Parts: sequence; structure tokens; C-alpha cells
Amino acid sequence: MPLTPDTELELLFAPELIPLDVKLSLHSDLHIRPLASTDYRRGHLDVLRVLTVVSDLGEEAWVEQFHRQRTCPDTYYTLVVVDKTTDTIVGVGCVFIERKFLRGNGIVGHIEDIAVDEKQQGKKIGLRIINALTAISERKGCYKTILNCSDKNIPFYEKCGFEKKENEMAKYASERSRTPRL
Ligand SMILES: CC(=O)SCCNC(=O)CCNC(=O)[C@H](O)C(C)(C)COP(=O)(O)OP(=O)(O)OC[C@H]1O[C@@H](n2cnc3c(N)ncnc32)[C@H](O)[C@@H]1OP(=O)(O)O
Repeated sequence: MPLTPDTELELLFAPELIPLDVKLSLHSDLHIRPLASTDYRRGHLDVLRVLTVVSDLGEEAWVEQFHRQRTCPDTYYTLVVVDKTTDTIVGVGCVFIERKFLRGNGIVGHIEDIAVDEKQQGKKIGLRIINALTAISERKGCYKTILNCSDKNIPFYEKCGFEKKENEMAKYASERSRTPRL
């Protein structure tokens, strides 16, 4: 299936936010753009499976989540790399913007959920995704861009220009305690 032009898609954010140099540095068979409302069908969740176990709630629930993100202005920047020859997704990543009271109401970019299709790893797609997300974070005015990763991925993020700072702590909620009550 040939690539669907961006102009025919409902996109999560303005495509102009993705820097031209990142677009040009990709292989000619690849295209980088914001997540689109029809990307469930292009395998968005399949690519995320290389990262973790994915519960597929179906297209309707996926589209609902897309619109929840889209209605939070200036907050979610999820992008995808699409194989132009098949119109399927081969790489994904997100930066979301946190608004702080510190640093003069400063803003911070949090990079999340980076994944590249197993068959396409090692071709600099991950690097281009991180470059694009960092550029978006900086263009939106974030004073820093941060992420959590496993020890295994530290060399990858160092190649992307990140350095190790502090430690990650996590507390996972039990099924019972995370039932929404408010
Ligand atoms: C915030 C988060 O989401 S953390 C979770 C990250 N995602 C995952 O772990 C899911 C499974 N892994 C993947 O999807 C991919 O392998 C990624 C995203 C980690 C890397 O994407 P790729 O496209 O394969 O990496 P890419 O080709 O851009 O690599 C860029 C550079 O980092 C290096 N690199 C990539 N992964 C590693 C690694 N695990 N160890 C050492 N170096 C690495 C590459 O060799 C390359 O170096 P070079 O410029 O000297 O040639």
C-alpha cells in the first residue's frame, strides 16, 4: 500500500515541528510525521510490542486515546516513522510536556515509549526519533529533556547526546488501589 500523504491525515500536532534536517536524514523509503488518527491500522501497537507487553483494546479505544491526547493543547507529541513502501509504522516515540512552578514556571520534556521494529533496528531510526523529539521539546521552550531507560539502553541514549543523572524510583499500584474513585 502506498504512503498516505500527511495532508489526508488527522495529525496529533503540526508536522512543521519536526525539524527538516531530521526528515532529510532518514532513508528515502522512510517518512517521519506526527501520529495520525488512523495509525492503529498501520501497526502502532505492533511496534510498541518490542518495548513491553501491549494490551490491545481495539481500534475504537485506540482512537479515543488519540483524541484525549489531541485535546490537551501543547502537551503530547507522539511521532511515528512510516515505511513508505508499505504505509506501515516501523518506529515510534513521544515527548510530553510538564508545566512546573519551579524555574520560573519552566517546562520539561519527558521522552517516553521509544520503539523501533525489530527488523529495522540498527539503521539509525531510533536516533532520528530522539533527535526529533528533543528538537520539539526545545522548540516548545523546555529547559531540559529527560527520560528513564534500562542499563542496556544507556549506550544508545549516550549516542543521542544524553547523560546519566540521578536514579529512577517506581512504585506500581495494585489492581485494587488504582480503581478511579474521584
Ligand atoms: C524512554 C524509553 O522508551 S526507553 C526504551 C527504549 N526502547 C526499547 O528498549 C525497545 C527495543 N529497542 C528498540 O526499539 C531500539 O533498539 C532502540 C530504540 C533502543 C534503538 O533504536 P535503533 O534504531 O535500533 O538504534 P540506532 O540505529 O538509531 O542507534 C544509534 C546508535 O546507538 C547505538 N546503539 C543502539 N542500541 C544500542 C545498545 N543497546 N547498546 C549499545 N549501542 C546501541 C547504535 O549502534 C548506534 O551507534 P553508531 O551511531 O555508533 O552506529
